[in-house]
Amino acid sequence: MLVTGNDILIPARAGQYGVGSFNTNNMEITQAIIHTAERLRSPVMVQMSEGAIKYGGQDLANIVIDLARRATVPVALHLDHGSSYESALKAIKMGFTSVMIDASHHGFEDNVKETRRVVEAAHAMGISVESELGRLGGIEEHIVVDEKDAFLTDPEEAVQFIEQTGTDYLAIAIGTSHGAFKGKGRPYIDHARIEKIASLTSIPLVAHGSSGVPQEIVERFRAAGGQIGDAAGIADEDLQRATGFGIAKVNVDTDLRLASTVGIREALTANPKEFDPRKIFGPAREVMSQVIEHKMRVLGSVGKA
Ligand SMILES: O=C(COP(=O)(O)O)N(O)CCCCO
Ligand code: NA
Ligand SMILES: [Zn+2]
Repeated sequence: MLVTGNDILIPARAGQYGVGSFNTNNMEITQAIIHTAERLRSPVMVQMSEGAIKYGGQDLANIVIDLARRATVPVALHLDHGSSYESALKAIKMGFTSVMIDASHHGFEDNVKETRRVVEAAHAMGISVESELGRLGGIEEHIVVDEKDAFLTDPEEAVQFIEQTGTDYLAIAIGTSHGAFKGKGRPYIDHARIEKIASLTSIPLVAHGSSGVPQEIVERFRAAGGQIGDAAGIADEDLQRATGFGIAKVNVDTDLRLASTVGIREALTANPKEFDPRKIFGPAREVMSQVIEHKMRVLGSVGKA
């Protein structure tokens, strides 16, 4: 069934498990996400970035909304990294049931102002809101934040920000970063900071940049002709530890990008004569389902629907 982000995340924080929020850009990715959630009896969030909305528009949103409505587990459609009040409202008009307003590149006051505006409008329409305080390292889609400027979330500021904005859930910067290159070897996750923020707050917390970049997938990617440097993602045990301390929404995009590309490259290299799109995109769905299943088991959301 199609629900809001709060319907999924409030129980997740209370139950100390994480729920994957997976980015989609087409039908096969959406099917892999929602069918795997149903098979494992797991709640799930499907998210679209502004780039995905540009790419698939209402057509793609309608695919998500229809699958979500017919799903036998709770599914929310979430706007990922909404960059403005207008963008958030447009997503709500498109049928999104959860929106992020990412004003984290502003100073505290402007972030509060922008976030509060979206919260008031979204709440008037029964939609729940994610906001962000602190900046991830890595590339935030439209913003390049290099390491020295990336700053982690201050626990006291987080308390103030939540009080002043009414945000429903909060993305915090705790050492993760977007993309396939999260650090040399095991990326540093500031668990003390997560635990401090969790002890001072009661709303669901969000971890961006939470792809694990499984080495097995990276090796298959290279073996099937893909080129990638030494890729690294967040360790399963770091994610598991974080879900015990307030992290309830866990954003995953890169793992699906790698998995779908592995499926497609393997299909094409295995049979150069193939040109039936179902034989090319079908395998992508398979590999993505495996990766999604692993993530749901790591987060502890299996059987929670
Ligand atoms: O936090 C994430 C995903 O992080 P990851 O790149 O670890 O999958 N997102 O918000 C997805 C969009 C960012 C570009 O991928
Ligand atoms: Na988001
Ligand atoms: Zn993100």
